[in-house]
Amino acid sequence: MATKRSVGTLGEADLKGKKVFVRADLNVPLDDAQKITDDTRIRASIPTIKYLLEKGAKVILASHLGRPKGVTPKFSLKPLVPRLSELLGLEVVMAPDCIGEEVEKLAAALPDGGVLLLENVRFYKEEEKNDPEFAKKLASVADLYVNDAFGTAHRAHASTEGVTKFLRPSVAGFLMQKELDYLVGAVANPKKPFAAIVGGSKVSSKIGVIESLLAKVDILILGGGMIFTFYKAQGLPVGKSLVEEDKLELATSLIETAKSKGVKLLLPTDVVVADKFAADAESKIVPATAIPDGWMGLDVGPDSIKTFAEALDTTKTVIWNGPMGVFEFEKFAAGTDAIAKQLAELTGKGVTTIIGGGDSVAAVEKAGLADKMSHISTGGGASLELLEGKPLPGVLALDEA
Ligand SMILES: Nc1ncnc2c1ncn2[C@@H]1O[C@H](COP(=O)(O)OP(=O)(O)O)[C@@H](O)[C@H]1O
Ligand SMILES: O=C(OP(=O)(O)O)[C@H](O)COP(=O)(O)O
Repeated sequence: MATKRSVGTLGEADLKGKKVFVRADLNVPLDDAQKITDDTRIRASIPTIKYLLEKGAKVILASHLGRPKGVTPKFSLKPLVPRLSELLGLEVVMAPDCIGEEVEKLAAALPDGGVLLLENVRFYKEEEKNDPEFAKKLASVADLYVNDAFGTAHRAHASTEGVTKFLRPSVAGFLMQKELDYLVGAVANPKKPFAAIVGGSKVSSKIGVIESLLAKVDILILGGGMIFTFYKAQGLPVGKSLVEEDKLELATSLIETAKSKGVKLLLPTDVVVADKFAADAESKIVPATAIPDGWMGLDVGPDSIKTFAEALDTTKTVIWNGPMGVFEFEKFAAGTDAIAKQLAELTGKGVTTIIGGGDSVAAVEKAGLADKMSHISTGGGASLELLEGKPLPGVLALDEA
């Protein structure tokens, strides 16, 4: 698999005075007052930038923010300057654009150890089109390329892929390396027993991941909205729960695959059902085989949590993608919280715990356990694609080690 090869790294390259184009994923959430509400991705980008600065390089930092259509002030990267400056301990210079004369001047004036933050690369439609002329313009201000934007590595865009055609070397930053080490390395060569926990709303969005993990894991725990498609496929009543009617056969075949591969497949044995999809819904715990008419399953029940915990206690590596229930509603967050708590404890006992991006990361952060896991991915879509075994264009474009 192409994504499994090792990528080039910064190593011992002579960086003194070199202009380094660093593509980071600084796509952080901002509130209406343009205040950063979660700076995880900014903090995750710091080690690579700091390393380059310590080596005397000039850093030209690029990212997208959101999905703007053309120049859109609310998607400007300007609000990130104070936090970046604070974390780096220097004044980051903000460019008014990401290409053009002004950027060239600012890049030329940058001292060794200085940082120039380019404006949102997605202000140009050429970015997402991976336009070679645009990529060439981005590249023109730098000597070499470092991709640390794991969260955007599944996009073949000008600043993640096209630009590598014009800059050599093109290597991975520390965050990119760490993500690949865990999501490719630890998953390909796990300490066993190896368990995967897959949740989230739909089977359809996780088919690829489940199929790919079934080839590697000893234990597969399923939770979230997808379980009702599995129940229905087995002829059980599911009330008003989320079901994908067109995925019933697939659910049956995934159960068969697990059996044939000797994977211990655990579906919840009890569920928390609600009379409506709301934070203040009436709720009760019922056996998975007896979901009443008119009720919907919104979380896994206490017996399931116990069974899952016993299985997880035997493991050496665990990867988790997707919440166990509608954790956004306090009443239905117990299953997800229990997994987060147990993984934090297992990490303390030497188990490798990997949180594969998206809503599971939000759940772990909500539980205040983010720093207790072995690895928390900064990419939702990217980690999912990687776990599915898909090659990531942003990684493929980099030099081979
Ligand atoms: N039983 C359920 N019924 C409906 N939605 C659910 C259920 N369990 C979890 N969800 C929802 O699934 C969503 C997350 O799904 P998904 O995007 O697939 O996960 P992730 O982002 O971790 O990959 C959450 O918003 C959560 O509320
Ligand atoms: O936030 C991101 O993706 P994610 O929400 O899947 O982690 C990345 O910055 C990629 O953004 P995109 O999905 O607009 O290309």
